[in-house]
Amino acid sequence: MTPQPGTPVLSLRDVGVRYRGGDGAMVEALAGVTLDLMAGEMVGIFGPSGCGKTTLLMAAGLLERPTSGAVQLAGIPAAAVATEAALRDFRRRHIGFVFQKPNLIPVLTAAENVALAMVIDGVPAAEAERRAIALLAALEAAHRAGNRPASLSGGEQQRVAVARALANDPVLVLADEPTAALDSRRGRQVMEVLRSIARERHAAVAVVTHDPRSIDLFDRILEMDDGRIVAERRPGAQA
Ligand SMILES: Nc1ncnc2c1ncn2[C@@H]1O[C@H](COP(=O)(O)OP(=O)(O)OP(=O)(O)O)[C@@H](O)[C@H]1O
Repeated sequence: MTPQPGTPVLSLRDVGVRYRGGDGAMVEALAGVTLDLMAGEMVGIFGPSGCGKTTLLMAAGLLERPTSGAVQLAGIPAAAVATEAALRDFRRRHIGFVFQKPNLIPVLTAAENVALAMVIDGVPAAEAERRAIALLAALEAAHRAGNRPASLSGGEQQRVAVARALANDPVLVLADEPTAALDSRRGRQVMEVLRSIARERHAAVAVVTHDPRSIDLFDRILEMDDGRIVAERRPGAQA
């Protein structure tokens, strides 16, 4: 599925997420968020700790069913994907996640970690490995393709995790603090790869970050507070 530039890949309508806190009281982690992420754009999500950034990504990534409101991905309402198994399949095909921790499979090499989702999707093993190594090369990690995660640095593991997130050519990429473990050069490199996915494949990319160093790469910046999007600005990134 190749989205048309400028059309919404992800739409949230008045999405709320409430959790029961440790003391039994309800926490309103997301309070009626309405948002469209367009094909080809990279959006940065900023805001203080606990304001709901991760919860927003979880709802957008169909990992958390909202308490209220509606989520639509690639024109399909998430509520229409009935079973957990169907939802898992839908996520695997359409969404790439980068979490704060790489969460690689320890017994697989870097290339195998990246290739796995492609193989599950029916890509022949040799082709999956070729694409995995090309993705790792774009992140300057191809020389580590044959190594297992335990022998990689934290930053190398994170770059493998980014390559894995991009393996299935997702229409939506959701990244939660992807550069937290990286020095500024590598952090910028990861952000540039994410942006090129938006530009070249017309994916929508949303990045939660506290890192102001790559602000110029975002098309839009959303500021969150108290479970809401409270401000939006365009830092003037050039295509
Ligand atoms: N599973 C959960 N159960 C109960 N409360 C939760 C749960 N997940 C998040 N919360 C609460 O929801 C609110 C939003 O949390 P969230 O993790 O989305 O914030 P955040 O902006 O990503 O924070 P940080 O920048 O510290 O990662 C917080 O008050 C948090 O304690």
